[in-house]
Amino acid sequence: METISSPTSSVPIHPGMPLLGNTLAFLRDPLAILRTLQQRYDRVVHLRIGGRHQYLVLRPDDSKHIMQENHRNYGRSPAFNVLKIFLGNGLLTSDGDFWRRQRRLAQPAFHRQKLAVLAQTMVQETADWVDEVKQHNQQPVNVSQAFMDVTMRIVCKTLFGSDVVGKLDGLSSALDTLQYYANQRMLSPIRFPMKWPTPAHQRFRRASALVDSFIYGVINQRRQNSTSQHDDLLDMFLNAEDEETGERMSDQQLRDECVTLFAAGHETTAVSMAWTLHLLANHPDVLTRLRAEVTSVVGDAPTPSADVFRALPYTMQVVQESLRLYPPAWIMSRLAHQEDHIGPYTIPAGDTALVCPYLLHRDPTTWPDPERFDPDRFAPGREKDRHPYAYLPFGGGPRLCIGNQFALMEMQILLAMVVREFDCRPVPNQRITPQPLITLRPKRPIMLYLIK
Ligand code: HEM
Repeated sequence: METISSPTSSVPIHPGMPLLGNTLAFLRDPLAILRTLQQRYDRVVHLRIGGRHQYLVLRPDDSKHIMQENHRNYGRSPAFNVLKIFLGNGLLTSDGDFWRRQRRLAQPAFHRQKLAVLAQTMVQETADWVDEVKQHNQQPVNVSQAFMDVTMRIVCKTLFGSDVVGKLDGLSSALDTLQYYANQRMLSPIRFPMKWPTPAHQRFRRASALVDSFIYGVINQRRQNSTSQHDDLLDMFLNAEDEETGERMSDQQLRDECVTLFAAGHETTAVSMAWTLHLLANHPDVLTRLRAEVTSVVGDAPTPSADVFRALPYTMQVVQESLRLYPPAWIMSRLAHQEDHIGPYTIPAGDTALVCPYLLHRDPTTWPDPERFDPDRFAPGREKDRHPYAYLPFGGGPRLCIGNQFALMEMQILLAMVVREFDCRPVPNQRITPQPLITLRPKRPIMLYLIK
């Protein structure tokens, strides 16, 4: 392991190819190269990827420095600009004072009490979906796709309430097209200008027009009929007023935030759920303990009250351990506005700092036997043995995921309602490996037997 302790050391550079640097190695197998970096370097390592200088920090305290202590020095990296064609200037893509104002406006909608209202919608949507999954009895279920479907319904229903009824299929398929296209564009080395009429650009424009016409239509109706009350996120955003200025969100801003919540909240949760079931199917002892908790607390009412899902501590431990092994946001990048210092090392202005939950969550000094699935790592009191930034599935600092409580609640409900109905068994001879795209997906869809 290389450790450099002089007061102003230069950051060790990981060897790469002339001109391309480490780009090809990262394109070929990013997780393998990350693990090598963790073994070989102690604190910070300098990489050259896609023509940019990137500084990967490896320790929890340095991750905290970037995300929290010196967060004002760091902005959105250029990678986020591509997402703006889809998300506009929403919470995920915006920066600076504009982001701060939006975050102030949006935050109250994610308050615990407000989420309690949305929880019942989650339970209802999950109950309907479980009934559909029951039809697959005896057949392997593509759980990757199944969770995409249900999280899509949940996010659309919690955003737009009953206004989406009858339009869900069209809306979700258009949103899917937008997200797919933005993902492709983000990952592609060649990007044609958007105004070129390629078939992909035309599909994107059609989907975009459908989504905008739906969202602006609903906003318009609600503005005209301001006395009607809807228990959904759009209503909370429509009524949100900046405490400092009294301002509200414009229609364009409402549209951007709705699409952002959809994009940020749908695939992340679906992918995490698929990983969780995969882990459970391969750890029957954990599944048995989990089911015992769920059946005693939730009972067998077809649509339980959302309140009961709060009292499921072991279910939460399973969710947390699954997010440790497979954090959907496996790496986070930040652009340094000014030069910054990490111990003896310098991160130059204009370069990128990388914080990597995938590595932090597998650091053997914090997590003994890190590849082992062990929900008891999250048993009450255990967190005091580790640095708070050793576990970052939802990021940290002021840009902490605004939907973290929403996601944890949704995963608890989904998981409890699935294990209460089904036994999960792996399909033999499947090799499931992670593929780090924008989220950490399984390379091939996860197929499981869900047995009634
Ligand atoms: C398992 C599920 C989820 C995971 C692992 C996750 C993870 C994250 C992470 C790591 C960030 C910070 C990114 C960064 O700092 O660069 C983030 C931001 C964000 N997430 Fe989530 N998320 C999840 C679910 C959700 C849900 C359900 C919603 C909304 C309903 C949501 C909305 C957002 C938004 C709007 C941001 C940007 C916040 C800001 O910058 O102010 N996420 N998420």
